[in-house]
Amino acid sequence: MITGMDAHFLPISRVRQVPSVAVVVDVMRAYTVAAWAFARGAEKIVLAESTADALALTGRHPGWVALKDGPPAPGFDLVNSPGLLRSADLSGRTVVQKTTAGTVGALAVKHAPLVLCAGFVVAEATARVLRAGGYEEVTFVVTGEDGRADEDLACAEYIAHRATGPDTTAATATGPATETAGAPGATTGPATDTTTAPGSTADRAAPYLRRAAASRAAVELATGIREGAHADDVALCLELDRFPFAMAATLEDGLMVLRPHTPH
Ligand SMILES: O=C(O)[C@H](CS(=O)(=O)O)OP(=O)(O)O
Ligand SMILES: [Mg+2]
Repeated sequence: MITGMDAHFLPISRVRQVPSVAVVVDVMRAYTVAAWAFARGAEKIVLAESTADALALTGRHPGWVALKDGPPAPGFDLVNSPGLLRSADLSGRTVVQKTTAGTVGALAVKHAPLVLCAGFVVAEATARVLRAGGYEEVTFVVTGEDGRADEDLACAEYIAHRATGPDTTAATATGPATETAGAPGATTGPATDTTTAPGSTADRAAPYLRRAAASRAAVELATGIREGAHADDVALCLELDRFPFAMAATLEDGLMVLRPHTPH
């Protein structure tokens, strides 16, 4: 347990120094989508600087798969929707992802020694990495709406809360959950006990999830204002600890590459 963790919550626009540890939070939807991509077999995700860069990368690597937010677009194979992605077979594939907020947030801290990307679906696994590292200072990059997106702020605060509390999970994280091809929604199960008994993980998470469910992003996704969406997107973004792995991004040959990550 880290009792003295100093947590900073910053919008992307206020990231001016290189943090020692960064947790980049995008619940709706970039890092929920990224977690689903790994669950569907993706080997790695390259976080692209722009749509032009994403298309240039897939042009140079014909086997790579391009994904962006918004409506379906020429040259892009996937949209930024967990509901649409959960039935894709991405076995062994490299995904190039470009979104409005999430990928931009990770690129803003690309020189940090440790960059974790997170949403509620990997909250406990992310907190576990922070607990295991015993970090004294952690910068949470709240990506949406210049730091005001309540789904992202709530998730960041929840992960910080979990990181400084006891590890109450029974699960052993051994790597990405594998979705059964052709059976969307069937996974190896949540990483934590999410029963609603008083004091349980779900009980503690409930106020944070309620804030996220009432956020502007949730409302816009539910009412069809945001394009490239599936009716299940909000519910999928609010699934606590759906996956047992965290996600870490590192610079590889000048590219910011996201991979599943578990603490040792
Ligand atoms: O796809 C999303 O939900 C958003 C884009 S927008 O806010 O709907 O225009 O991107 P993200 O970077 O995942 O927040
Ligand atoms: Mg977002």
